[in-house]
Amino acid sequence: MEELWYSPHMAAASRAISERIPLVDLIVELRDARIPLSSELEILRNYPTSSRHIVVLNKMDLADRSKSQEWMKYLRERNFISYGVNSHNKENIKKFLSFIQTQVRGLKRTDHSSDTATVMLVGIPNVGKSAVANSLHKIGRISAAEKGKLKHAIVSPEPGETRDIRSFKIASHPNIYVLDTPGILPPRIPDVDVCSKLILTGAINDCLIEIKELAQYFLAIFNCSEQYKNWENLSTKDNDKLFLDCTTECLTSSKMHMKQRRQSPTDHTQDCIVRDVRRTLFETISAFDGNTRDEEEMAELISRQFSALQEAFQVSNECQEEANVKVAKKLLNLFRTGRLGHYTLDLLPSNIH
Ligand SMILES: Nc1nc2c(ncn2[C@@H]2O[C@H](COP(=O)(O)OP(=O)(O)OP(=O)(O)O)[C@@H](O)[C@H]2O)c(=O)[nH]1
Repeated sequence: MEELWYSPHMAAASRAISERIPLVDLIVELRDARIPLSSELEILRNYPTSSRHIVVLNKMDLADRSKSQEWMKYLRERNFISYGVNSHNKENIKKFLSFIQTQVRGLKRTDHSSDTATVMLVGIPNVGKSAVANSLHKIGRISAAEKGKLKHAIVSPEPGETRDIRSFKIASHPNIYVLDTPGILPPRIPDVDVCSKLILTGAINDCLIEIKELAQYFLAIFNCSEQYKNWENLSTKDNDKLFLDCTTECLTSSKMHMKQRRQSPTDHTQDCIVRDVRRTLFETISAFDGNTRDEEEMAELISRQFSALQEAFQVSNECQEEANVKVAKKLLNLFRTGRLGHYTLDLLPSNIH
């Protein structure tokens, strides 16, 4: 694919970030833990490894835990300082903040230039730079017991939300400021597979391709993974029992919900739908006796899954094309929020044949 995402704004941001790279104390390159290689920042690819450059895998909660460990090991073996984080987890961020402080103190021991350090967060769109900046700022201010208004970077599931470089204070003694920057991508991504992964994980806006194709791409990955085996307990031949179980669970949950006023009224219906979707995926794969390595047979399985998922998502039957789009959107939403399991989509280079 070419240039569809590369706006003049992204070009300007790329230049501004490149100009600042030599000026900041620490460069924290955020990557998506689900795609540790495909989310590499191109402008840093040929940058010599140094103690000023840290590769951070964010969204660890969405990735396969053991594969993330392998990726971190792989990066360390290539002399990168690497770190894994889930920016929504306070404890994770606390540890990450003290890790940054240690790195900064290490740098300041050799370079006595000033008592203030600047850490620049860089990365492709939607990897969580603003979420990390906000969390570090919040935790840093609390532990320093500093007064004053908290600043807030806009966090959004849509890529390209951050438009300017902004600074957030995250620590005192020494003072550390973190720079949140706009997400950047190269103008061309020749590898179609990399491009598909970037769209699937949300770095590139999915309106640039057919949403149904993207969901099919996800299903192909899912069908080759072992994830469905975790949902065996959801399957039962006695569908009435399952229906009753689910309905009872929904009713019980609804009663509990009455007591929990802060919870969204749709949460429990959502839980039942997620459960139905998992069961449907388990049953469609289990009932499939074809070969998932054969393209046509895989396409046949995916087509069956689309029909079965329409029911699981409770999508009405009016227009088939519209129904497919709705199913695709709902399925991708579940994948992106981690409710269909944990995936690391990039293979370690040693596993690529
Ligand atoms: N599950 C999970 N979601 C995360 C994590 N960090 C960020 N997100 C979500 O990812 C989406 C993108 O986060 P942002 O902080 O806006 O990403 P960004 O890199 O600043 O995005 P751009 O402005 O496009 O450069 C939001 O929906 C966040 O809530 C994480 O560690 N785990």
